[in-house]
Amino acid sequence: LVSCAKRAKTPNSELAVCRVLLAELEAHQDAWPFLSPVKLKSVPGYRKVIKKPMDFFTIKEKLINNMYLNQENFIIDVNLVFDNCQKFNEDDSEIGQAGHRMKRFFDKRWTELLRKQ
Ligand SMILES: Cn1cc(C(=O)NCCN2CCCC2)ccc1=O
Repeated sequence: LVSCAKRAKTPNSELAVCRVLLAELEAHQDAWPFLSPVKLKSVPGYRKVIKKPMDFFTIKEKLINNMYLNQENFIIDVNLVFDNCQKFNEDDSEIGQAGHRMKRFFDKRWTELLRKQ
């Protein structure tokens, strides 16, 4: 039998990995600062300092509404969550520490999941 050519990766299989990864991020014990948009009215300075707010709930909505064409756009938004956190919070603050731990977890998991493909 002729070996079948490797099938092109369809975008939705790429996005399946994103859904798995997002579910793991949301379930992480340090996810609490990132589960929903920062309340701009109750966090002084946030609106001025952080030009592009992002959070896990917004990312989930974008996944559901097919607003990510590929993994790259998804990874850019996840990294935006962590970059915003590092910009606004001291490293030794509760939220700053949670952000560092979540970023380390994310970097490890998407390397594992993407290297497998
Ligand atoms: C990512 N980030 C989050 C906040 C924040 O206050 N999040 C709300 C946390 N809530 C407290 C009880 C439930 C969740 C502030 C600055 C910041 O950079």
